[in-house]
This record gives sequence, structure tokens and C-alpha cells, in this order.
Amino acid sequence: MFSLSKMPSTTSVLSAYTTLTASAVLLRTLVSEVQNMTNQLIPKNLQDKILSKVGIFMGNYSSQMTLIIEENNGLTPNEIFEASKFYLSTIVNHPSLQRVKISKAEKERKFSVNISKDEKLIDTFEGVELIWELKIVESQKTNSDDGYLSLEKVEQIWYELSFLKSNREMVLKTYLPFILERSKAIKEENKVIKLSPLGSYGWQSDVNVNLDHPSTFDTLAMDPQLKQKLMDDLERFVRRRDYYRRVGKAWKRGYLLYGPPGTGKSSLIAAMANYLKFDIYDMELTSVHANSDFRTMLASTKNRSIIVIEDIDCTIELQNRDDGSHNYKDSESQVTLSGLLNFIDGLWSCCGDERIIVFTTNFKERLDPALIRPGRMDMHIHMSYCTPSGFKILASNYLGIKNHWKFGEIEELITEVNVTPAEIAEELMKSDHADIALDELSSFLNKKKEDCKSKIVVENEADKKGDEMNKEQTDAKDMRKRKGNSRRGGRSRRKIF
Ligand SMILES: Nc1ncnc2c1ncn2[C@@H]1O[C@H](COP(=O)(O)OP(=O)(O)OP(=O)(O)O)[C@@H](O)[C@H]1O
Repeated sequence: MFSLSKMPSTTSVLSAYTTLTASAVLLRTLVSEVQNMTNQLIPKNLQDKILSKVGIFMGNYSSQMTLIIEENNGLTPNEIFEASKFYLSTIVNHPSLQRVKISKAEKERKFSVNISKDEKLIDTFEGVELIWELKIVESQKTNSDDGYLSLEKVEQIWYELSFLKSNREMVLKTYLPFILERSKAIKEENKVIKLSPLGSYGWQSDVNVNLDHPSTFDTLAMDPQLKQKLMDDLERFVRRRDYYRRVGKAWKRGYLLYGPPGTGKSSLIAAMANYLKFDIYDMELTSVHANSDFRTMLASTKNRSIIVIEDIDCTIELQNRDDGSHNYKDSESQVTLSGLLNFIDGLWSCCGDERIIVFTTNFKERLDPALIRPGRMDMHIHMSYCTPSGFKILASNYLGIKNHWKFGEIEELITEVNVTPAEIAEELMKSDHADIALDELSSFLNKKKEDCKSKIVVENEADKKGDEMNKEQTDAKDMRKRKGNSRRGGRSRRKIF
């Protein structure tokens, strides 16, 4: 029981306090001495390691600090959280981890792995130990939508990043920026390229699909120099952000791909998208009803994308709509060539960065000169019939061979006939055995050559017949003229109409 007689006197309390203070001073001096000796004897890195261990086991939080990285920054996503998630997924094979979270979205190709709740992952950066931990707290929120009360599960998620206070500067100035950069690179590597239709309804996220087109510059059969030129051009384009700003040009580039059907125009677009990791918007001009739609469509596309208008020659009536012969009251409610040109390089085309516009056509000569004049489409790329070097690429793709005794004969035939890479690809796919497939191809090419010869003979004969008929007609005309003149007796020509 508490009694006043047992209370210590003021003098004894003061004396105890003095003793304690003296001991504290003594202890501080001792600690400082030990610190000095330690600094001289033990390297800084090792000291940090020991301290961090001591900190963990003895709960000495004074030497440690923890950064809280929440999922959201108010209403917007927290970029560091996202980056940390990507980064941690690349180091989950660390031996310090016992449990790893694994998942896969239906449309994704790869598993996604990450640290699981309350699991500690120790990363080492520039010799410093950094301890990551994922925290999840579940709670329930009451909703009162439509007058009904319902309970909603809410998850609060954050990462805790702990390290020694002495490394604070390094973490903020080097480690976190490194994570941001690294996650950007990983995102790029794993990016699934999307293909979306683009019509007057704008871009609809629910109709986009993963591109999943296997075409790459390696698999494309096209003139090697042209291929290299295009790849260099694309690379220069993506790294020229500052250049475009400096010269006052919108950061976009236009390519016109032309050539016969089956020469690889669509495959080239897919190869470009795979190379740059750009999404593709496939614009359906037939679904555009008014010039004003172009603006909505442009605004709905994302940066780092390729906008494709295939078979632009099929929309040739645009030319007539715009040639002034039609007196449209309101050009905004019509689709006109000038509307399309505005879409390509007008003011609205400048909203957004790293945009590529690609037109394809089988008939370049049918296009309105305004569409292809210099400066509008930056590069015109001719996709030609197959060449011997193109055939070798296809043989390597389809049969996995670099050489074969039949190559010489086939290459010669290819220079004699117009054959598309698509036709060659189809023949090569007929068998897994190189001998059989190449035999098929050579018979196909020989037949094509024969057909071509007989076609030329028929055409020549038709030309000859035509020439003869023309000659007969001209002779008859001359004859009639001569007769008429003699009847008129040199009178001046009468106007018939
Ligand atoms: N240059 C090429 N290199 C590799 N494969 C090609 C090439 N050209 C065509 N092919 C093959 O032929 C198929 C059809 O080619 P693609 O659709 O790319 O041609 P296109 O020129 O776009 O034809 P179209 O004008 O009819 O749209 C492709 O899937 C591909 O397998």
C-alpha cells in the first residue's frame, strides 16, 4: 500500500538525479569514444550493415528511417508506387524471400510476380541494404447508392522502404530515380502493343486487341538498303524530341507505303509497331462523316502511336469533293480532302507527341498530288515485287534454311517474273521439307513465266490487230475526205453544228 513515510526525501531524489546525469555524461563520452574507434577500425559500409542488423533485432529505430510509398497520391496514381511495383517484380528471386505473389491477366502472355503482403525483401544498391515491405490493410466502407446501404471492401496498399538514416540522400537522389528509370524500361520491354479501330466514334478502349503480329524487320522481305534507311529514320525520329521542339515542328512523321497487293505493306506497319513498341490505330475513313470527326479522332489517340489509313486510293472521291466543283455550304459537316490534310498537318495534328501517320496504297499514281507533295508524307516507301534477296529472307523464315542447291534457279526465275512475297510465302508453306517446298515454288514460278509469255503473245497479237484496224479506219477516213473535197470543189469547210 502507498504510504507517505515510504516516499524518498527531496535530497535523495536530487542526489540520485545528479548521479544519473553524471552517468549519462560518462556514457555519452564512452559511446563517442567507441564511435571514434569504430570509425577508424571498421569501414563505413560494414558499420551500416551491423547497425541495420542491430536496428532490426533490437528495435533500434533511431538509426533507421522508413519511406511510405502509397498507391495513390490523393486522387491520382502515385508514380513511385507503380515504378516500385515494376522494379520489385524483377528482383523477387532474391533469397531473402519466402513467399512470392504470382498472377496472370487473361490477355497477358507472362506471369506477373511480386512480393506478397508483409513479406520483407532486401535489395542491395551501391552497397547499401534497402528493406522493402508490402502492406495491405482491408477495411469496409458503407455505400448508400440508390438509397440502399451496402458494404464495400476497401484495400489500402503501400510499400515501406526502410534503410539507415545516413543513406537518406542516396535513396532520394539515386536509388528512387534509378527505380523510376528501370521501371520505365521494363514497361517498354513488356508492353503489349494494341490495335484499335479509329472511326468517327473515336477510340473505344473495349474494342482494342493485342496486336500480336509476328512481323519484324528481320522477317520482312524488302530491299535491305531501304529497310536500313527506314529503321534509321524511325530511330532518329523517336530520339529527336528536343530537336522537334527547337525547330518548332510537331513531333510526328508521315510515311506513304505503296506497291502491289501482297508486297508487305501491312506487314511493314506491324514491323514498325513492334520495333518502336507503338500502338496502332486503324482509321476507317468510311466511318468518318465530317471533317470535325477528324479532330475528335485525333484527340482520342494516345502518344507513341501509329495512325494507319489503308488503301487511301479507295477514298479517291475525297479529291472530287474538294475540287470546288461542289458547292458545299458547310465544309465542316463534310469529309473533304482539305479536312484530311488538316488532320495530317494542321493545328490539331500537333496535339500529342511521337505520332506516326501511315498511308498505304496500291496505286500511288491515283492519289491527289496534294496528299503526296513533298513535306506532307516524309518518306515514300516502295514495296516492290520479290527480289532474290527478299526470297532468301522468306526461305529463312519459312524453311529455316540459308542456302540450297535450288536457290540459283529460283532466284533467276524471280528476276524474270513479277511475283509478290505473299505468293512466294504461300508456296513455301506447302511443305516442311525444303526440297519439296522449293520444288513447288520453282514449278509455280515456271508456270507464271509461261503464263506471262503467252499473255504477252496474246497482247502483242491484240495490239497488232488493233493497229491493223486503226490503219484500215484511217485509210477509209482519208478516202472519204478526198471524195468529199472533190465534191465540194474547194469550198470552205461547212460547220456541221
Ligand atoms: N515483304 C514481305 N515480307 C515478308 N512477308 C510478306 C511480305 N509481303 C507479304 N508477305 C506475306 O504475305 C502476307 C500478306 O502481306 P501483306 O498483307 O503485308 O501485304 P499488303 O501489301 O499489305 O497487301 P494488301 O495491299 O493486299 O493489303 C503477309 O501476312 C506475309 O505473310
